[in-house]
Amino acid sequence: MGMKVRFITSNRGKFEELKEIGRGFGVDIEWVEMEYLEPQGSDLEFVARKSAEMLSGAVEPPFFIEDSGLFIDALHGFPGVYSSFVFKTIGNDGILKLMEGVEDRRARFVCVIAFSDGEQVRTFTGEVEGQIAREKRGEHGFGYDPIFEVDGRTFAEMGEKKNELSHRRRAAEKFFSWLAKNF
Ligand SMILES: O=c1[nH]c(=O)c2ncn([C@@H]3O[C@H](COP(=O)(O)OP(=O)(O)OP(=O)(O)O)[C@@H](O)[C@H]3O)c2[nH]1
Ligand SMILES: [Mg+2]
Repeated sequence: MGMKVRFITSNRGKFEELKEIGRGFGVDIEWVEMEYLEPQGSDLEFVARKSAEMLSGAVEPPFFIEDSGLFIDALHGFPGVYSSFVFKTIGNDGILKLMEGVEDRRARFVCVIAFSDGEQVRTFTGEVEGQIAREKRGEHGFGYDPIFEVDGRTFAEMGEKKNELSHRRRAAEKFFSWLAKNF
């Protein structure tokens, strides 16, 4: 097996997807299941970078974290950096309620990976454009997957195929390619 790298997250869904994507790059992901304090920030890159910097003291590098969010155009980018809290509070039903009768369904998922080698933090960003569905559809995945659709199919309907085009795939491709060259 190639490169082994620790991933700090409380979210099993993220770990399983990155584990699967990493296989294709010869990168073996080890899950460090842990909640960590996220600084409030205006954009995901800032939050991911700061979280990794704060963790560099507490966790043996090299490791990475990932911050991701759903940005809905008609809601001025909400839930964005607050996606985790919003999911835990109003969830998919709450988002669909906010979007009732709204014609503009455009949204994008963004994933920022922040990698710490102990010296510095590097970030890798991936995003995917989609639409907010008008109802929850599909059983796979996690989080907002049942209401985020690309070309008419929700992430939750796609199953494995999600890993071919998701924001997480796109960020991971950049990260794992960089790792292969620099580690
Ligand atoms: O339907 C989804 N498909 C995805 O691909 C996806 N990626 C993230 N999310 C959700 O957006 C928030 C991110 O918040 P987040 O990055 O802080 O993650 P988290 O707090 O769950 O775990 P951690 O990594 O911070 O420990 C959380 O509610 C996640 O469930 C997704 N939902
Ligand atoms: Mg979080």
